Amino acid sequence: MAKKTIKDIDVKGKKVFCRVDFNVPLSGTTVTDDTRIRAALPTINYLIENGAKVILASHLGRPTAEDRDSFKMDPVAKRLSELLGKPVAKTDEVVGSEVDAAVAKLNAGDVLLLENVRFEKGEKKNDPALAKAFAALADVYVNDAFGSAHRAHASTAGVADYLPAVAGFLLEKELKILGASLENPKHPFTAIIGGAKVTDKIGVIENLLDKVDTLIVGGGLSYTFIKAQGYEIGKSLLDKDKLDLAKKFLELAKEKGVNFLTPIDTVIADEFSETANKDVVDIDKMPEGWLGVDIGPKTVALYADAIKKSKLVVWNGPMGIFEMEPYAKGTEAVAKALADATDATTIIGGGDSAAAVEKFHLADKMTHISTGGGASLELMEGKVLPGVAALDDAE
Ligand SMILES: Nc1ncnc2c1ncn2[C@@H]1O[C@H](COP(=O)(O)OP(=O)(O)OP(=O)(O)O)[C@@H](O)[C@H]1O
Ligand SMILES: O=C(O)[C@H](O)COP(=O)(O)O
Repeated sequence: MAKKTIKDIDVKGKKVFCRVDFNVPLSGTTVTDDTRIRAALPTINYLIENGAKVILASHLGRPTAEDRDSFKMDPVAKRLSELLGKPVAKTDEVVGSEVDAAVAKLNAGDVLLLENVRFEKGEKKNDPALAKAFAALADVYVNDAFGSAHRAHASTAGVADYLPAVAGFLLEKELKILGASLENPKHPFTAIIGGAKVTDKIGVIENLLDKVDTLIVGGGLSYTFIKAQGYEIGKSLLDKDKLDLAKKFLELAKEKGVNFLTPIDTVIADEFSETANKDVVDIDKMPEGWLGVDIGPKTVALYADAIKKSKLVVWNGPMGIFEMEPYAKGTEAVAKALADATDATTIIGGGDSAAAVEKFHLADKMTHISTGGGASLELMEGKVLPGVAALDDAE
């Protein structure tokens, strides 16, 4: 990576504003998956051991003006303190006099976590006033938030304009591993895109058509592609506005000789619930009023066969509503197929796919599990991540 890292600077006695991605799942006030917090520990411990005054900043979820309480960073501060084995101070503000006072109190090796940066309107707008306010807190900026590096926000990009700006160990490691696999991908290269965010991921699919040999879609977003092929999809997730685009991509795939695989059968349920009536049908036989909740067994076999023939597999997004046990089989089968593909490089692109792989105890069978969902997809598309671009170039 042609960017400076924390190894290139002296942090002793310095106030370091370190952006991390602590956007972790919560159940009430408990962190249910601390992978992202643990992934940032090498950088945080390095800063502590080298005598920095550590100011950590992150977003958590997508808070609204009406709902902030469920997005406060307190549960994260508690878990971080347990993992570090030392106190972590936490402010209720993102910037302002309370934060200034807390920073003034820091001694070398102390750690402070700011409140959710998305509580400030300027964060997502990359408002220079907020970026300057962050910069005023510190002497150095460290970005270790790989999972948010595709966002050009005040704490991920803007602040870098006003301070020496370097990468943390996690950001460096993710770029190195993903970069090495994706810049000159091994072939056959298979990408598996699932999950629910049709709008976020449809653009990714277009860009991937130029890179992959096989493109597999599953999960909620696959029903838009199934509908685009002329089949009825009942109450399944559908992004109507994207139907024409989905049709175009299916055509484009043919032109480019990409093997574009969509489900050929599906598990259906009569309502969005774990206890609903369920059935398995071929894709041309979806009854009205039911919704697709998982890929079916024939689809599993088709996808597993494609995975088996691949040398590089990148997976982002579950194949069904895997949080509900009756609809987790397709996601588990795809995770197993990746685990069995021992000749292939297997990369899990963050978010729910990473949680799924953990849940099925297959994490150690994967080549790399990225802490970034959207960020790893954008990297895979060949995009420059704003959070990386903003950092100082290595000499
Ligand atoms: N058939 C389906 N219908 C509705 N929701 C689905 C279906 N299949 C999967 N999902 C849901 O999709 C969600 C995950 O989607 P999402 O696009 O956020 O994936 P992700 O892996 O977390 O990606 P990212 O890290 O980029 O956010 C899960 O909560 C899952 O229940
Ligand atoms: O979970 C993620 O992908 C990152 O933390 C970014 O979150 P966002 O999609 O809300 O910007």
